[in-house]
Amino acid sequence: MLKGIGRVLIDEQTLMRRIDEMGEQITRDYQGKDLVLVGILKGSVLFLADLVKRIKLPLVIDFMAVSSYGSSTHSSGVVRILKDLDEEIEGKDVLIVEDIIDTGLTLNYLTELLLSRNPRSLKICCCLDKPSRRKVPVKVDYVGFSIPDEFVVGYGLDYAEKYRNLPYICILDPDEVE
Ligand SMILES: O=P(O)(O)OC[C@H]1O[C@H](OP(=O)(O)OP(=O)(O)O)[C@H](O)[C@@H]1O
Ligand code: HPA
Repeated sequence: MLKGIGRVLIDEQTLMRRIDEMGEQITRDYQGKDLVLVGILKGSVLFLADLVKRIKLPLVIDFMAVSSYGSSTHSSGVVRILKDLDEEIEGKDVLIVEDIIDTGLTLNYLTELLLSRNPRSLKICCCLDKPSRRKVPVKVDYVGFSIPDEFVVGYGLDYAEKYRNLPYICILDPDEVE
């Protein structure tokens, strides 16, 4: 691993095994549906890329970019849309794909917004969930791993835009980074 970040929380093999299971479950659940996966940039890209390879169904991939963080580690509580969907989702079976749910502010806002566009169904799939940090309720349909209240990086997750490329999830040691 890269030196001076912290300790590994979820290694690559464990991630891939769980994503295999999630892909199988989503494949079963979305038979005969009109599936649109909505990846939330930038954090979801690694998870989404691995997940879609394991969903054995015709599907559409779209992206939204939002910003919910004022600083690198603390939520400002403000969600801004930086890039909207390219596709119409009315009548579609939409599955939001996220890297992490922390306070829930981002997904609480996004679900309200996407529901107002009248999809046939709207569900949420996240790689990591930190339930102890929740400020607003969010119903999560598919969770990779429930994790403790630690700031994590890797597998799409950043600290100051770095470490997204690590193939595993690592707890950031604040003493180790500038
Ligand atoms: O539940 P919340 O407290 O709202 O936190 C979760 C959100 O925070 C992160 O995104 P961020 O805004 O850091 O953007 P990024 O995906 O580009 O890293 C993460 O990717 C989620 O979208
Ligand atoms: O633990 C985290 N790491 C990186 N980005 C995040 N956004 C919310 N929680 C986290």
